[in-house]
Amino acid sequence: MATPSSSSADNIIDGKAIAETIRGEIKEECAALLQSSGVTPGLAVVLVGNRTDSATYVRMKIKACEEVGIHSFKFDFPSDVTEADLIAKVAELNADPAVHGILVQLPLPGHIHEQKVLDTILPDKDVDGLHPLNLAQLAHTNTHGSSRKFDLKTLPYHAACTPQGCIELIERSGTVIEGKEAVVIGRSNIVGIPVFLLLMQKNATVTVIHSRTKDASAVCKRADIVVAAVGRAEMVKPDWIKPGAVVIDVGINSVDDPTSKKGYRLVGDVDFAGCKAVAGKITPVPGGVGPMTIAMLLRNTLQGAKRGLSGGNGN
Ligand SMILES: Nc1nc(=O)c2c([nH]1)NC[C@@H]1CN(c3ccc(C(=O)N[C@@H](CCC(=O)O)C(=O)O)cc3)C=[N+]21
Repeated sequence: MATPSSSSADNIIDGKAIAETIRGEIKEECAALLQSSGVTPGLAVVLVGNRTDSATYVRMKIKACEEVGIHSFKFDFPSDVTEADLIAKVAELNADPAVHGILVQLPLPGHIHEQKVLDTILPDKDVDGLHPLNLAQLAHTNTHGSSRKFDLKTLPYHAACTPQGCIELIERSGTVIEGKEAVVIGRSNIVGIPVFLLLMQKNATVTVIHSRTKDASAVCKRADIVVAAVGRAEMVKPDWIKPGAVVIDVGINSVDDPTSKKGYRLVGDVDFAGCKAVAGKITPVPGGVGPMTIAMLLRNTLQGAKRGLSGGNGN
């Protein structure tokens, strides 16, 4: 089957290719860092239980680290691990100078309070950007009315990976965000809210659609830029999209498909085939936002290592 991302002559944003370009940039920066300071960035990955999807994602992250020259340290725990044991591991990694980034793969088993574990990660090592202080920093940054530019590559804190990936996809596929009307569908702490904040920092006019929004389709249709992050398979239909709009699909939903070998296939939050005919540009699933999430994780880890050296913002 031809993957959507393999075609370039149309309006599909190729997240795989853009992520590859960014990984190349990071690889060069890692080599330069090693040369100039002898430091290799280190990422610790904590995996709990035996979910196959989590194991796959963790494997992809570790492989991506290897390819760019980031050390990775993997820690496996059984699904009945106690919250106290996990928190003790995080504390140990917080104190380890070879570890610049800590990632606790989500979701965690039900008996563990996820946010409590995430809150234990030192914000400077929280390369996922999921600590409340990092989200707060993103909200609190104010470069407006100053000559400073809001630059993702040199933020003095960690912004969440998937949201950063969305912004890079929009910009690197040739869309200027400033002044645009943007709509974010979904208000999660992990994606919707940080995407809203990032688009606002980039000077878009942003509206957030959620479960209580009246006439979501009409609101969405105003948007020059749509970011869908609700976790509902193919919810966004062609009549939600303004002709020419840029559509970024964050959803990863598994739907039954007896014609597929695995018995299921992955679809986004956007009706891809339908919306592709209306949109100016659109990301596929897979091959869109997913690969960018990993590229941004690498970038945050590198940036964390640089920041640790300078005691400042990594530059
Ligand atoms: N602490 C934490 N941080 C995360 O960043 C995190 C997490 N937990 N839990 C799960 C989600 C999911 N996630 C993805 C990463 C890459 C792809 C990706 O590269 N996907 C490929 C396809 C992969 C496939 O074939 O299944 C694509 O979309 O083209 C997808 C999803 C990171 N997550």
